[in-house]
Amino acid sequence: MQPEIVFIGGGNMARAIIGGLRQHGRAASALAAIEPDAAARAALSQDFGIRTADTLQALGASAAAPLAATIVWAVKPQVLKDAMLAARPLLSSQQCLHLSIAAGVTTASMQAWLGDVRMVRAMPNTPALLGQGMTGLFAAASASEADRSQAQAIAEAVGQTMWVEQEPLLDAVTALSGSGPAYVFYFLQAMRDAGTQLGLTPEQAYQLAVATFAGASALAAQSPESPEVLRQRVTSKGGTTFAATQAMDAQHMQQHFIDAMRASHDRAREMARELG
Ligand SMILES: NC(=O)C1=CN([C@@H]2O[C@H](COP(=O)(O)OP(=O)(O)OC[C@H]3O[C@@H](n4cnc5c(N)ncnc54)[C@H](O)[C@@H]3O)[C@@H](O)[C@H]2O)C=CC1
Ligand SMILES: O=C(O)[C@@H]1CCC=N1
Repeated sequence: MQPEIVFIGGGNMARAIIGGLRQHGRAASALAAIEPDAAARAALSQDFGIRTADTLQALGASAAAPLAATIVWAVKPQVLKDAMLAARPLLSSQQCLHLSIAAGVTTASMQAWLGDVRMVRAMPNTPALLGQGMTGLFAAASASEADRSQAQAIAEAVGQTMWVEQEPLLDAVTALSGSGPAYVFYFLQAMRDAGTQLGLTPEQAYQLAVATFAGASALAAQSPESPEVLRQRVTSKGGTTFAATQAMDAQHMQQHFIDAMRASHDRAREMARELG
């Protein structure tokens, strides 16, 4: 039977999405993955029961027949061009939706490599592993309404979705929610290390930091109020929180944070130029 969705690349993000689709009731026979690494292939088959192969040819791809309704490109941006150029003769254009999760690489570049295919780009993040991801989506002009629905259904299997209508905004999504989990982990590291310097064990400090992030995020998600107001509720005049935020302001931490996110955004643009 022909699979509905073929993943090209079976690494971290592909595993998260495949896991989400399986949990949402998508049959194992509806999914397949191309993955050159034998251990990663075995893990995909064992964990999700899906068909895997090391090449498109081994999965039965040929120019004569469409391979699947949707191809999900889940390889690193640096190998995307070679993978697409190699696949082009085997994938009859216009017959399937191409969904790329690669950072930076534009639909124009990918259409130069694959032909004038129907294309959607997605930018997920690693909380997708728990079904708590946030995925930004952009549809090229070539994509139909049905393609948008299909891309959204795939992304919704691992969390929330947000469409942007201008492709460059996907680089902003990448800088915010795509790379964002790493910023949270960076903060957690700093809170753990600070707590340890203040006399707690690293384990105690880390537990307090993780619980605080989870609780504050849940509060922000539920509350109609702005983060500014939520912050005021924690901050007693002349108290401890004020001492901390004043020290952060003195170091211009918000501006440093904005600069850091701009660096992520600019790197996505640079990758598009380097790899396009
Ligand atoms: N890790 C993250 O937080 C996020 C990653 N992304 C994007 O997702 C994509 C995949 O990232 P990860 O899953 O983290 O990387 P990964 O390295 O875990 O997975 C990539 C997989 O592709 C396989 N591969 C290499 N060449 C191949 C080829 N020619 N054909 C088929 N498979 C091939 C590799 O063996 C590897 O298993 C990247 O383009 C990245 O920009 C997007 C959002 C978040
Ligand atoms: O670091 C990266 O390039 C990828 C894209 C967003 C998260 N990880």
